[in-house]
Amino acid sequence: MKASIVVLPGDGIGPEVASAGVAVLRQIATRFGHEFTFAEHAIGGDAIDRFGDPLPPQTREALLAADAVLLGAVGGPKWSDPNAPVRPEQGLLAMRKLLGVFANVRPLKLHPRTAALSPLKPERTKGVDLVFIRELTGGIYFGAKTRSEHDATDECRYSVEEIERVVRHAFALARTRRRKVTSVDKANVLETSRLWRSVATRVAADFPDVALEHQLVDSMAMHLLTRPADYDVIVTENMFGDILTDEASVLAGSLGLSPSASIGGPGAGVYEPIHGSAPDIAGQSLANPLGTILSAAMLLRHSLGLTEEAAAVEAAVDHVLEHADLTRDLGGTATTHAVTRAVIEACNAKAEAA
Ligand SMILES: NC(=O)C1=CN([C@@H]2O[C@H](COP(=O)(O)OP(=O)(O)OC[C@H]3O[C@@H](n4cnc5c(N)ncnc54)[C@H](O)[C@@H]3O)[C@@H](O)[C@H]2O)C=CC1
Ligand SMILES: CC(C)CC(=O)C(=O)O
Ligand SMILES: [Mg+2]
Repeated sequence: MKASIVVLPGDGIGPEVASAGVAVLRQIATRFGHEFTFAEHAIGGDAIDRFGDPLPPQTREALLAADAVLLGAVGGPKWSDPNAPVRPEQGLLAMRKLLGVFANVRPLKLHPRTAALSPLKPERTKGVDLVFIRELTGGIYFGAKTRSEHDATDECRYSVEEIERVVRHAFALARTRRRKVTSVDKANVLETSRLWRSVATRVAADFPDVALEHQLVDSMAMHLLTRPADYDVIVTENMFGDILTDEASVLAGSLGLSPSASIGGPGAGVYEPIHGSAPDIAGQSLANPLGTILSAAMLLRHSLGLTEEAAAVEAAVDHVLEHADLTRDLGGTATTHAVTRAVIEACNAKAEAA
């Protein structure tokens, strides 16, 4: 098949991990006889430096014409002055809004070797297999903001429609899994959460074969560490999902392992690791590329419908997690490049054996 993929390397380790994702996709294209074209565009701090805009018009145009988008990460200390008029993260949020990708799918699966690196005891993490559905284009990150010398505000607003579509997405996914949805909110305090809870309860009536439970976000943060294996699909609003997914990633051994797919819009889906630009390790080939490579697998499956190819990438990552030297975040000494090569070699070895 032919597919045109927009690549947004961004800042910090973004370009390092994005090129790992592209290398694996190129290999898959060669192996399976596809024609993928890759077009790099500017976003974030890099785009501010080059064009004075974190999501310049030429990037917007390319995004609207793409079949899929692979993103590294944006941000860094160079652009983080709290008084700066423009920030890299604005480009990321504008891109999500432009493409209307309201459902951010963040799966968490444990591999025995890396789970052993989790700070939790093995009996606590045994059997963990969950998926977060994080609402991605609404809530406090997108609300009106004010700032004066004396105070500041961030508005949090959710419409019934915004809640309903993402909750429906979670229920539909749960039907293909263990049929349990946990909806996370702060309904004891926030009006938006009370609306969220009532919409989730109404939607649940259309899915009588799926169990729904409500959980307050503060205790959810605790339960994720004490009984993570009890959860199947977790649906929540933008900011809660942002925070809980970084927390949960540690169960698998490293933030660098977690992929994501942002879908639900009329056009291209966006695929990116859940981590940020990691300025503390940027430019040293220390970044774990596996979260991005697994995001590339999600791209193959969700945007291009290439199930076999996606499974080949995931099997290669499993093989690397089992047998290869890993990056420093997972206790290894391998470079970003070496881990990427190991994934590509594992893809080739499997194809030759088939
Ligand atoms: N999607 C995006 O582009 C995101 C951007 N950010 C931005 O990233 C910048 C840095 O934010 P932080 O809070 O430091 O979060 P971060 O996720 O960049 O890093 C947190 C910690 O995890 C480590 N880490 C992250 N990814 C890793 C990988 N692939 N391999 C090995 N170690 C990894 C980092 O070295 C750091 O110690 C900020 O400007 C923030 O706004 C943060 C999250 C998401
Ligand atoms: C700019 C932030 C919303 C990025 C982030 O932390 C994320 O999407 O996980
Ligand atoms: Mg985040």
